Amino acid sequence: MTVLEDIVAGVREDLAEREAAVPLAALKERAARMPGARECLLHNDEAVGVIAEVKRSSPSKGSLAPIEDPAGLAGEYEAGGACAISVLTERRRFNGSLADLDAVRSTVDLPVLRKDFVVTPYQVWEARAHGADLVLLIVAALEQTVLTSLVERVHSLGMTALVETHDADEVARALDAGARCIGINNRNLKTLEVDRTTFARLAPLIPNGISRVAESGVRGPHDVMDFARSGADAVLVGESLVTGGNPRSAVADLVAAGAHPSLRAVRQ
Ligand SMILES: O=C(O)c1ccccc1NCC(=O)[C@H](O)[C@H](O)COP(=O)(O)O
Repeated sequence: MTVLEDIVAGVREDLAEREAAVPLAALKERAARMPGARECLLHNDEAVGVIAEVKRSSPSKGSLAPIEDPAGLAGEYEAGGACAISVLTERRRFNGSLADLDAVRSTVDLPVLRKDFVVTPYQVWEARAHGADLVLLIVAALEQTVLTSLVERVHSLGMTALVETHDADEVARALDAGARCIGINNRNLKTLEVDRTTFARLAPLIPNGISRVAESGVRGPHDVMDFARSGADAVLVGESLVTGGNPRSAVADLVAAGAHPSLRAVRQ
């Protein structure tokens, strides 16, 4: 079993418990009471956006940071100029929860991404019911018909699907599924190795008009500039922000790199 398959098996077990406790009808009622999802246009001619992640632990690194106050951390990210907040809600390997999503949603005014291993429509309704504006869908974890129907479900609820890929075939599948926003994960979810050249190799396969997000392995401003030169509209950053000591200034440094004047010629 690969790491990804193992994570998804655990997610399905946890999901069965939540489905028993909270029927879909109740989730739909909660979603109907939520303010509508914020529009999330990641493309900006002027600058590369920084999606800052609330990430306590990971399969590749184990425990990263205790993050006792996820809302406070998200507030620091917002003050630093992040364009969106990513909240890992998976429990077993990332130590996240829907309560983290609630806390962040009630604090920041930015779009919020539910970052999890979404394999059923129930989880998409959960994301909306807990205030998410974006939902991660990982191509490698989904059959094509399921991927397509989940992308449609996310968009029909007014949210944006961030469809994650790691090779050329997955980019083609994301496009076929109707993705408007495609993530290229530099981390191989089978081996957990990070290869920062992945983004530059795959980004040209994504047509203009569809947002390109470079995921994983951003260590600092130089990586943001490298991904920007390869066509990134946004970068998704977790580990270096939660382990660095000053999340607000770390985000601000990445945002400044993404807005560097030397990148304008590349972006327009
Ligand atoms: O981070 C992991 O080890 C991991 C392992 C298996 C599946 C997903 C994983 N991470 C999710 C992510 O995509 C990252 O949290 C995100 O891209 C930020 O990456 P980083 O800045 O390298 O923490």
